[in-house]
Amino acid sequence: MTIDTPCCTVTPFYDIKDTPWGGRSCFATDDIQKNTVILEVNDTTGSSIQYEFRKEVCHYCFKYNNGKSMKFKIERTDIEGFLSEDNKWLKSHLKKFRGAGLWFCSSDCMHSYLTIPQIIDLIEIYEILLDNYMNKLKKHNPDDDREAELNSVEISQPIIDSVWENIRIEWLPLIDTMKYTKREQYLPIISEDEYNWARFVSNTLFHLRTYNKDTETGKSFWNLQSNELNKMKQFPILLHFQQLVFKTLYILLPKTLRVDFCIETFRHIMGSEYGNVFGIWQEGETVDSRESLGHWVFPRASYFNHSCMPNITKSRNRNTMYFTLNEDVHCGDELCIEYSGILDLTTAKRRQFLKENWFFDCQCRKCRLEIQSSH
Ligand SMILES: C[S@@+](CC[C@H](N)C(=O)[O-])C[C@H]1O[C@@H](n2cnc3c(N)ncnc32)[C@H](O)[C@@H]1O
Repeated sequence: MTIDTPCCTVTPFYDIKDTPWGGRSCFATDDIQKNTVILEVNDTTGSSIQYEFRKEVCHYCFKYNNGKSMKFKIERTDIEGFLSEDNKWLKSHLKKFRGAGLWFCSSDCMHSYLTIPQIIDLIEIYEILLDNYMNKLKKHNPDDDREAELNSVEISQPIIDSVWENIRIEWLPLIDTMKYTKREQYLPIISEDEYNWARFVSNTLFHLRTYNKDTETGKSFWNLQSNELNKMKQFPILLHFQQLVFKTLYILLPKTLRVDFCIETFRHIMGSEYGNVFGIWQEGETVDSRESLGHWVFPRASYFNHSCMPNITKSRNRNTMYFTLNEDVHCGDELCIEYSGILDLTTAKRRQFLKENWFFDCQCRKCRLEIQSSH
């Protein structure tokens, strides 16, 4: 994937430009006053709630009620009227509908979710994945005994590329020639994490139908930087894990979502998630005590670099994120957020954290000054 710059016009408040220190970054196009909201986004291309919080977080507004289960689940009767000819699997499994692994805080949120155009296609794949996961839950997962082995494989770009090339030339043609019933025998047993990632990728495929390459959100998404190699070098097991998620989706995705599904799209969804994702945090709590409920991708907001002295504060209200200036800025100033709630750490610890978790040597103004003054 080539990275272009500038990728698109996200807002009149800033331009996205190349920097010598940290890829592309955002620069104010004018003097702008403190407290100005320079970006407001609710156009996520993919979101996921952590498995352990799946019943405790509203899948529409992301409300979390201190560990209490959400009361509203979709029933068969709520979706019957939405089914089309394309939702063959869901039609034939409607009697056993489990609720697609979705919980809501109110009937308003549930009904707002159901009015998202063609949401039935996403509900269908969620239900298929849930059904597959539950049916295999009691089977032994061979990967449970192989974690150390899978985490010790060597990782390099040619190795990653050749694994995917093998899937392309051997596994895909094998599956493509089989009848659907036979393909099921090739479904891998997946873990809770892999199930959750399969949901995240499905969610992204669903949103990318709306945010196609002609939209600002779509353009921003396809231009996101991928951190596939860095992340896999740190966690080699991810190479295996991604193959299982890909194979599961390749076999299970219904027609409605499989049109644009291919190895390249899958790798970009996963690779750009590492390093561009925002946490969905519990609202109203301090940085130290809030729960991390899940994560989501807002491509238009993914061009802010990190600074240890950020001039933007991030916040969330329901399913919208706001980026607000916390100081006056001048035309040409770099506009930065902070990535991980680490501002209280010492320079060395902050930089180590960013290196290990975000794979970069922080070149922000504060780090540069602190390093210079320590010499
Ligand atoms: C969310 S993206 C930000 C946009 C990115 N610069 C780009 O061109 O796509 C995060 C990546 O930007 C770079 N980055 C962000 N903040 C940085 C900093 N303070 N110093 C160096 N690189 C930084 C790192 O490569 C990081 O993985």
